[in-house]
Amino acid sequence: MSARWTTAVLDPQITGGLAVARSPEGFLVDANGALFPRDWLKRQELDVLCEHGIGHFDGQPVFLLELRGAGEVPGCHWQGLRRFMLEGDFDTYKVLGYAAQIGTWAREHRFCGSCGQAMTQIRWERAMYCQPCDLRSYPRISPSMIVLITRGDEVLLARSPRFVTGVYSTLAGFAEPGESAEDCLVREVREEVAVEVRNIQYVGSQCWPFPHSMMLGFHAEYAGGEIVMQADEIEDARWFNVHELPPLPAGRSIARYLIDLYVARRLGLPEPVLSA
Ligand SMILES: NC(=O)C1=CN([C@@H]2O[C@H](COP(=O)(O)OP(=O)(O)OC[C@H]3O[C@@H](n4cnc5c(N)ncnc54)[C@H](O)[C@@H]3O)[C@@H](O)[C@H]2O)C=CC1
Ligand SMILES: [Mg+2]
Ligand SMILES: [Zn+2]
Repeated sequence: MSARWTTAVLDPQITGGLAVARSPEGFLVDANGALFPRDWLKRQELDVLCEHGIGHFDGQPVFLLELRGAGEVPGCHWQGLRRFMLEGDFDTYKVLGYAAQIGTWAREHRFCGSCGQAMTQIRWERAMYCQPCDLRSYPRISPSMIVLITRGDEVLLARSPRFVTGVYSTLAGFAEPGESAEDCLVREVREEVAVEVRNIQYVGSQCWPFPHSMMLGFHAEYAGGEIVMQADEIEDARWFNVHELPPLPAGRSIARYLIDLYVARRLGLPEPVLSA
């Protein structure tokens, strides 16, 4: 959470405040950014699927208009969340990251997963409700482990075929039912590079709204094994000396933080701060 932004469940019946509009093409933006006066935004001809009150920005209530499609609004364009993460100011990114997660959940929970009937929005908590089943569906959060494996002055970094050309990162993967965070980490490391780790140290966490991950970040020491790369998932994996690192992930990612933190500790430099 940032100092300017706090989440809250707000009743869409109240008037005024600010609003963001989200479509499958991203968020609506103009020269002033992605937060609009809500009354103005609601006068535009947007194809609104649902509306959720999501929190307060600088004390003002903020609402999300989740849209069926991206329409034309004069003087505005649509911009994806990733670009806000890479380039935008962090406070705005936090608002939009939260809005994106609520929007994804609202879009995907319009009908009851048990009986298939339409669900209704609860006003006092962030949940969709099916009355016949007495079932509540809350926003989905997917815990994911992310780990920097270290061996003295060396760190193990890998490339997925999805990465930007040249970039190497830490290993990551989603928790499965039945696993502890440590179980998941050990399994993912075995699956992706076939090495063993020891001395697993929790470092910190980060919300990663692409689309709903909760990243739990660790450092772990190499304990044995030769690198064997997982087909399809890992395009290349190797040890890099902390003095000769390849292009690394985006500055705000926890992947980057895990690397920068280890390098700083190894070289006796000031420790970086995690954007969270
Ligand atoms: N913030 C950061 O610094 C970083 C974040 N990440 C995020 O970590 C997450 C996991 O990383 P990956 O290596 O892609 O995961 P992964 O190694 O588990 O592989 C992805 C596969 O997991 C399965 N999957 C997809 N969604 C799932 C879910 N909700 N629960 C369980 N399994 C699921 C699918 O088969 C998918 O192909 C992703 O959301 C990724 O964006 C990854 C690296 C850096
Ligand atoms: Mg992975
Ligand atoms: Zn139901």
